[in-house]
Amino acid sequence: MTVLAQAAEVTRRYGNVLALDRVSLDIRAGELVGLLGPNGAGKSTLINLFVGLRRPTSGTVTLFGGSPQDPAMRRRIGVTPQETGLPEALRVGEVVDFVSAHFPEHAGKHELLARFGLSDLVKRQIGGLSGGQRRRLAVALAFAGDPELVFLDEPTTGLDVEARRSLWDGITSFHEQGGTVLVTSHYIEEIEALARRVIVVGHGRVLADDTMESVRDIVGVRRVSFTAADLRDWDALPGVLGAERAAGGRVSLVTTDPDRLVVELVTGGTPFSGLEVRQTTLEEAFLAITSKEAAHV
Ligand SMILES: Nc1ncnc2c1ncn2[C@@H]1O[C@H](COP(=O)(O)OP(=O)(O)OP(=O)(O)O)[C@@H](O)[C@H]1O
Repeated sequence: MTVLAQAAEVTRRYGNVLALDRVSLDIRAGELVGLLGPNGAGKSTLINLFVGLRRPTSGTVTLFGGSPQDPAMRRRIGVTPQETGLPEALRVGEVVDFVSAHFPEHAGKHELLARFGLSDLVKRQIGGLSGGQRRRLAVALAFAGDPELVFLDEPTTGLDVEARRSLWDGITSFHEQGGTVLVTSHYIEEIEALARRVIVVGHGRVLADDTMESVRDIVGVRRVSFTAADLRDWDALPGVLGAERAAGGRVSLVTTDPDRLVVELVTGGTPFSGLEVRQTTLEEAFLAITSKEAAHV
């Protein structure tokens, strides 16, 4: 399949902040890719590199095989950044015309507005839109230039459930007609509703790049913590993916099978106290997995 956008060993620093750390990934024609990660993971930085707003500190980024700084390549993409400032005095229809005028091909204005549930607002001034309506318009504008590839940075922020669904429908219909999308989110539910391929980022690194099903399995892990003076062979316990030992003998094991793990702890006769089982955050789950080799218990 044709690669539309590619990051190869990309590092991006802001002063001494390492926002991206040797990230490599391809976005292929026809994919709807979810980029999932917590605040500060590097999602927006990656989008900014792909759309040519920033350059990598090292490594290479290509767009349609060329440079993301090349206007000829940028005309083939659409973008909704995390925040947009639209002119308050312009009407919705005028903003769509204005943005469309920058591109050789246009999506039909009325079809575009209908796709994002904005048809009734075509004559409304931006200043008179609600926050959710503004956000939907900002997302619709990414599609105004009939793009091949669209980057959406947290498109549903601030939307209620119904508006979110209608936005997902708009994105999905573009994808079903052959369009390619990279969409970021903090929420696995959002990515799950949209994407089959999920890239999980944390601390500037790609922690997983897999199908939604595989990522879901990993997210099902639990953290089992307890205090034990002596625990050997922790990695032979059921489903253990990673482990940490804190001061005071507190042990935390990340496992896919907390029930069996606890049973084995008890039947194995290791003295322990202060047992706690809880859900992990997505980032914790992936960091535990990636740091398994480095774990010392
Ligand atoms: N212009 C900048 N100057 C300095 N540091 C920056 C700048 N832009 C981003 N960073 C830092 O780079 C890291 C990655 O930020 P980025 O915005 O890419 O993350 P993100 O995953 O998009 O986060 P969020 O979900 O909060 O939008 C963070 O530590 C952030 O503070």
